[in-house]
Amino acid sequence: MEDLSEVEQKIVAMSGLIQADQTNPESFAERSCLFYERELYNQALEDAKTALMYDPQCMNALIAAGRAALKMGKFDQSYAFYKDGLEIDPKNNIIIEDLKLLQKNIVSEYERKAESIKEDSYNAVQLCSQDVYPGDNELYKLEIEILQRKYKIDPTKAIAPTQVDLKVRKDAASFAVMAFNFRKDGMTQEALQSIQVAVGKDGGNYRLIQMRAEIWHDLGEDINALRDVVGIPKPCREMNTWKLGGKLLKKFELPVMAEFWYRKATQMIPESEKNTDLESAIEFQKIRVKRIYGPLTMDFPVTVNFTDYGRAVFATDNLESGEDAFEDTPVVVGQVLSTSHLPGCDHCGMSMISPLDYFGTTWEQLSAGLRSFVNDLWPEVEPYYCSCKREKYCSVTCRGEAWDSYHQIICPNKNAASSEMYDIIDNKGYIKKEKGLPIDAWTGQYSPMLLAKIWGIIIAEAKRQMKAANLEEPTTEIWASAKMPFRKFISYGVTSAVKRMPEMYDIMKRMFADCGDGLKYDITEQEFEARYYQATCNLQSFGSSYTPKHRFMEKLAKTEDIRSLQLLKHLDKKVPSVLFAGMFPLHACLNHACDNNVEVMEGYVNGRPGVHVRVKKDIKPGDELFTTYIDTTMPRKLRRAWLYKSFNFWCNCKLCQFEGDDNSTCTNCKKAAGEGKKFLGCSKCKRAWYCSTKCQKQSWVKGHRSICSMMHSQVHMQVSEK
Ligand SMILES: C[S@@+](CC[C@H](N)C(=O)[O-])C[C@H]1O[C@@H](n2cnc3c(N)ncnc32)[C@H](O)[C@@H]1O
Repeated sequence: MEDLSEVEQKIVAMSGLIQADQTNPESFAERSCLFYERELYNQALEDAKTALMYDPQCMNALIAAGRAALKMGKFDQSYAFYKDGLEIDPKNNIIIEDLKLLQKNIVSEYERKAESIKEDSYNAVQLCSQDVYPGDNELYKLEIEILQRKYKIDPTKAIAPTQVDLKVRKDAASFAVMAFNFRKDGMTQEALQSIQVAVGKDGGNYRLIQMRAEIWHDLGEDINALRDVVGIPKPCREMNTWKLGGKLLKKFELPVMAEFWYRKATQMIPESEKNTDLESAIEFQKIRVKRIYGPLTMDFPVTVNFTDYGRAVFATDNLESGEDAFEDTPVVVGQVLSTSHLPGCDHCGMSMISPLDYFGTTWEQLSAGLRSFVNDLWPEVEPYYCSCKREKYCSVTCRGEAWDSYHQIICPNKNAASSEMYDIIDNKGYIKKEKGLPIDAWTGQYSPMLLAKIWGIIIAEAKRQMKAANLEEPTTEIWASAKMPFRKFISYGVTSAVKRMPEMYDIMKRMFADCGDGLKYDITEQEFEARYYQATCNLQSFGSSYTPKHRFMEKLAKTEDIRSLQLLKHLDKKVPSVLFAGMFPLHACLNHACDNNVEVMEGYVNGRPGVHVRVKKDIKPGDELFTTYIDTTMPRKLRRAWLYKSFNFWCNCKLCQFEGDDNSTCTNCKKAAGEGKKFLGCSKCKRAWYCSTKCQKQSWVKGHRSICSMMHSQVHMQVSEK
């Protein structure tokens, strides 16, 4: 012991205590502080997390975890711990001071990055693929039939080329020039007459047909225009032919053909204009978004459209503050690591908290009579386990659904590598080593289970279709169809997840290398990155709004047992939140604004936990719905830094435009106050500073008035990259 410093001696002593009692949260919290003092932040965080596993409300552990995570640059995690602490004790001065330090750290990182990063590094349209969707071939044939029957246009028959002598061709061309000039001067009828003469002379000249189609279109004679463009044989169609065809087919509500035509138009854009001529690519996405999201929005007063920021949700009706704009169910869920010690259904996310989870340390203090009274009224929460014992469900139905949808692929009974992933989840993201430091194998706040489930769902579905079709292996079409549910989610990230989490990548790769029935699935680095960022960009945390405690209270209200009075004083504790993260297809189309007009609430959808998107401020038809991805109570600089760090965009919403960063710059004209000087701030919100009354008035009229007294939103957790 002599060679050890005082702190090290204390660590050894505390480790002895922990050895004797491995479930005491305070000992872990104390050792975490000692590790912190010794600058061993990884171990400090590990101990604090272990303490929280035994007592999620242990204040010392929450602070220790927040501090260690901050030192390790894990700002989101650090913030999440401090926030949990503030929920327990909103006036805790240590946390308040630590949060200021956290803000400073984030802002300084942001300032460093902001210098080198262009504001427009993200291009929505280039992120969205134009792949053919499974089943589109059949739909395409159907649309051809509609064209033939309803509009008497046969796209399978092209206009034959004609052989005319040079003189006639020249003659036709001079009429075409006349048509061109008439059209330019807005004399469309005259243009039509001239081009008709031209086509009459040289009927197989596709340039003339193209021109006539455009003139028909100018005149609103769209069926004639379409007949002309589809009559031009495919190899002779120019970029403008494809564009016009796409536009007309969209109008006639033949989306699969319209996509086909816009895809061709996009492919013909010269390389040098690919980044600037985005019209066809945008039109393509608008059509695709309409056909994919149409069915999802059918029952709600909203629609999805494609904008500069990708998909976005718009109101189709007046929406009043307080009402639900829409609700959504997840396509995949995974329990958030920080609450993984609490029981929730691994399939649907239902809370299964027991009396012990709710009452915590008070449980032992209740008399045996009271405990049995509670037990009698508490709803049945005994989980249904898979035989692997690593997944638990709220019902036999959920167990069956989970098996069919993904667990058959990743059940540790059949998949050895899968056990390693479950161990990492149990250890809150770490691989424990017998000797040496634990490895931080998973750097997301959400569970790696989410990624595993995505692949599990895809592979189980591909297998199902393969067997139904009596095939030895899935076809490309089958794979595409199995991947369909996940194509709705954007994926964008700039740092390498594989490099940050090589161990996790290796485990996932091994998990799916052999999926049974001779099926192999190679998770390439590229696919790992894509799926990781798909989850990161789109996840939403949610939980049961109606828990066993709520059901217990309902029963309690009906009983006349005298013991209910004795219990009362123990019933005002907050219900522990069993948090899940989920990918919700319609909700994932909501863009962010710090002056958001909707908020995401926990709620039941079809009897299972889901999300309700609630209107915060009145919304008019045609307005975009914006949620918030972050706490909007944070100052501007911090919000923007946070959004860039986690979601790769610089926010430019009204709040960001009409709030300033500090008193050294005029929020309106951006003039600097100069050495040692400060500008006066808005007396109401204290978030904007002006060099003059004139600037203050200007800013008020331009937009400050709409955000000055705004109610801020607090999201309880943003699942993002650390
Ligand atoms: C959950 S998605 C929202 C829907 C998305 N527009 C799409 O097409 O799928 C989150 C992503 O949308 C983009 N986004 C959301 N709000 C934005 C904003 N205010 N400015 C720029 N991009 C934004 C970012 O790329 C972000 O990672």
